[in-house]
Amino acid sequence: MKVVVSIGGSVLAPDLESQRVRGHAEVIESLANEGCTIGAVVGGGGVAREYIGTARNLGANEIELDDIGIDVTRLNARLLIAALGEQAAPSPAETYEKAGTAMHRGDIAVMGGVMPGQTTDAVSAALAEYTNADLLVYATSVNGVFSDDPNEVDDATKYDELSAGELVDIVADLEMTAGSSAPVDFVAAKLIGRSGVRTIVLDGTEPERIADAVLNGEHNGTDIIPHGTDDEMTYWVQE
Ligand SMILES: Nc1ncnc2c1ncn2[C@@H]1O[C@H](COP(=O)(O)OP(=O)(O)O)[C@@H](O)[C@H]1O
Ligand SMILES: O=c1ccn([C@@H]2O[C@H](COP(=O)(O)OP(=O)(O)O)[C@@H](O)[C@H]2O)c(=O)[nH]1
Repeated sequence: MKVVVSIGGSVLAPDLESQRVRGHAEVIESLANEGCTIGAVVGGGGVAREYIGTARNLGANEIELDDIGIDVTRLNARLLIAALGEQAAPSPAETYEKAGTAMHRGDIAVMGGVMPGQTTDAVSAALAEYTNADLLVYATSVNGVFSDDPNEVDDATKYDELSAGELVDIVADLEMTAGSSAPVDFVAAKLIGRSGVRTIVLDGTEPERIADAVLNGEHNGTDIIPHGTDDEMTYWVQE
């Protein structure tokens, strides 16, 4: 099975704690040892946001800030590569082609960001589409996609299942400035709808949950049904 795992910076590197990175590397290795071909995409986390905040105060524009964010995602990718050792391609892939080639020869490919105007959520969805992945897993800091930001709105409700179109509607109004937060960004939601890749958004703060979802199909997050219709949504609401 070919799997792209998107590890949010908030999950992998809210700080620079090595044990947390090691835990994620161990889970990715365990998936590879079970026969999965893996592409891992790593976000920027708190460190990226600190750099972006400082550079914004210094007058950098949003594209310049995105480029700073990309640099930090690639640094975080290097941390994951360090923890993975020889099973990983030795440097973060800067193109989908390089990541796909690494996966094709059996290495674990690790990517950070690739271009301004998006986040690593979109990189993950594009890598999944490029490699015809069977599964795309977003490991983020909340337990799926909610009706509103659960860290801001107390009665936000979690969706067990969403169509890709419904996901697009939910994330369309979220901010797209450098360093902003979204469970899955807008570009990613559109790409998921286009590619039809099976997608799960889950809480990855305990990395074993990623393995459970991939190997056993067990998770408490949100399933994104790529070609789902509004009828499916109605069905979910009525249940
Ligand atoms: N509708 C929503 N559902 C879930 N999370 C949301 C929603 N809207 C905003 N968020 C916020 O998005 C955050 C995840 O984004 P981010 O911090 O960028 O994560 P990651 O590092 O995993 O990419 C959550 O912690 C939550 O506060
Ligand atoms: O392809 C990319 C990936 C990342 N970023 C920038 O880098 C920041 C950090 O990346 P991401 O949001 O994926 O990190 P996370 O939310 O997972 O911490 C983003 O907010 C963007 O500003 C970008 O411009 N293009």
